[in-house]
Amino acid sequence: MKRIVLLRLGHRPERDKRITTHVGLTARLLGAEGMLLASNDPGIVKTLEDVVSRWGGNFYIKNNVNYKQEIKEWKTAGGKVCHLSMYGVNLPDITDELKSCENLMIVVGAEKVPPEIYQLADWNVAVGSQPHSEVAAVAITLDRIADGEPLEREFPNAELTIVPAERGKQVIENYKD
Ligand SMILES: C[S@@+](CC[C@H](N)C(=O)[O-])C[C@H]1O[C@@H](n2cnc3c(N)ncnc32)[C@H](O)[C@@H]1O
Repeated sequence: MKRIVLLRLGHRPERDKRITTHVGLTARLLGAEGMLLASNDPGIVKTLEDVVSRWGGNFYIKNNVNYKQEIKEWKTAGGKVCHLSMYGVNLPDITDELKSCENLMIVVGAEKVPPEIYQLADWNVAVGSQPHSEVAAVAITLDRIADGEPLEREFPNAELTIVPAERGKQVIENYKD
């Protein structure tokens, strides 16, 4: 896998701030290069950019995108699109195919997604055929399709780095220009 980008649909600024933030944080942790937000919520961008500036890496957030345009451009450039939906084919049956894909856009909804997403996507993929959470769906998918161990990734240029410890908190404060 070369590139993974996450497209968040249906975010309602008055209701979904926390969960969309968690979708972004989870995508960042597990190897996505950035999140495209198909709603206008500059507050989400600021929250996630603050995390990136303190905790490192190059994760980006693009606010208020036109999802059809983003999908079109991604596919024109040769990328594939995986829409996460409990109605899709079950993830274990498609993991190898997703893993062999070079550039993957993962789409997650909040409220009901526009029906055309099912047609625009190359795959509609269920993380188990039961309703649950977009955060869990993103986490399990990215973990299953990862090359190597996604929990051992390093985040360059961090101001703060945690040293894993059996007890207590060990945090290194790194000098940044
Ligand atoms: C909380 S669900 C809301 C679903 C909404 N009620 C609907 O009917 O589309 C929000 C998002 O979580 C993801 N999701 C929830 N359960 C899932 C599952 N079992 N498999 C894959 N994605 C899931 C989907 O991307 C969905 O759009």
